[in-house]
Amino acid sequence: MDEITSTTPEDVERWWPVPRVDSDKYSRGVVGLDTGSQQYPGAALLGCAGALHAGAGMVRYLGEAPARLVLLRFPSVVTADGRVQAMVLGSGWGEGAAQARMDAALERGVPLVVDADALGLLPDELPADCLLTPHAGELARLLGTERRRVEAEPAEHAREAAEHYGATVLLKGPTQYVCTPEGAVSTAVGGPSWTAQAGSGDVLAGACGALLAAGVGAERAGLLAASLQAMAAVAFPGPHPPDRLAEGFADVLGRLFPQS
Ligand SMILES: NC(=O)C1=CN([C@@H]2O[C@H](COP(=O)(O)OP(=O)(O)OC[C@H]3O[C@@H](n4cnc5c(N)ncnc54)[C@H](O)[C@@H]3O)[C@@H](O)[C@H]2O)[C@@H](O)CC1
Ligand SMILES: Nc1ncnc2c1ncn2[C@@H]1O[C@H](COP(=O)(O)OP(=O)(O)O)[C@@H](O)[C@H]1O
Repeated sequence: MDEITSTTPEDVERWWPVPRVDSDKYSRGVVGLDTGSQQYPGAALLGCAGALHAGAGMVRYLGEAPARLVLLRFPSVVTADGRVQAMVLGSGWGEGAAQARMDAALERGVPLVVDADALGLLPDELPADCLLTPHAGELARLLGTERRRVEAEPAEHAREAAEHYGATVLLKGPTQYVCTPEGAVSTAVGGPSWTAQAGSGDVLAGACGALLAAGVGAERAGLLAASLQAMAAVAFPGPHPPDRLAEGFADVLGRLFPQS
């Protein structure tokens, strides 16, 4: 295995897509979320929390959870269909995982964050700049191996999947690895294990989508989103539920960019 590059908070400060004086909601990036279902409506809310608090210009919620639930919690979310610069798929699809949902997203031709249940529906060819966000169990399923093998050699397995699918892979867990299809491997900024809680991954997928929609490449989008979540967990220690921790993203970014 070649060298593994560690991301630092200074990298986050250098790479983050800070809005410019002439930015508007469209130039900052519109992210579409086809996440959640009747079975897992919470995943829809968690993804919206991640995308909004990572600074998406606009979030369109296009999934199968009741729109009313999303709007009651996040009134700025738009539930009408329309143009997007990136899509987040798969979190909380559960038994509602359907090829039609994957195909509809692929037709948009924009970069995708492929999470959770959508990972089982990957096509032979993905659009450019896609980011797959498996945990160790999902990566094991993708590669036809066992979770313990992925956990024993996480970077190697993430790299194998990135090469096989021609997409960047963000492997979630205690250390978060980002591997490009060309074989570069980096780790995100680390954080406390309080983040290991159901729903953290759904928030993370939303944050990744906001960054892809802002025009950040898949590798940096994965590193930035995972690092931001860890930095928020460092800044606000303790067992904050993942949607509440997402509210801390704004504080972390506000401290990094006090003049913006
Ligand atoms: N609030 C929500 O709506 C949430 C929805 N989520 C969605 O839930 C679905 C399933 O996600 P998973 O990551 O769990 O799916 P996985 O299929 O990857 O994980 C399930 C695995 O965990 C094992 N398992 C289940 N309960 C266990 C227990 N109590 N102790 C030990 N092992 C146990 C099962 O045997 C199975 O192997 C996805 O659609 C995901 O996006 C999760 O992201 C959590 C939050
Ligand atoms: N030991 C750990 N320390 C810190 N963060 C962790 C640890 N284990 C998992 N995480 C975080 O928890 C999340 C796990 O994602 P995932 O299993 O997909 O959760 P879910 O599907 O329940 O939302 C990731 O975002 C990762 O950052």
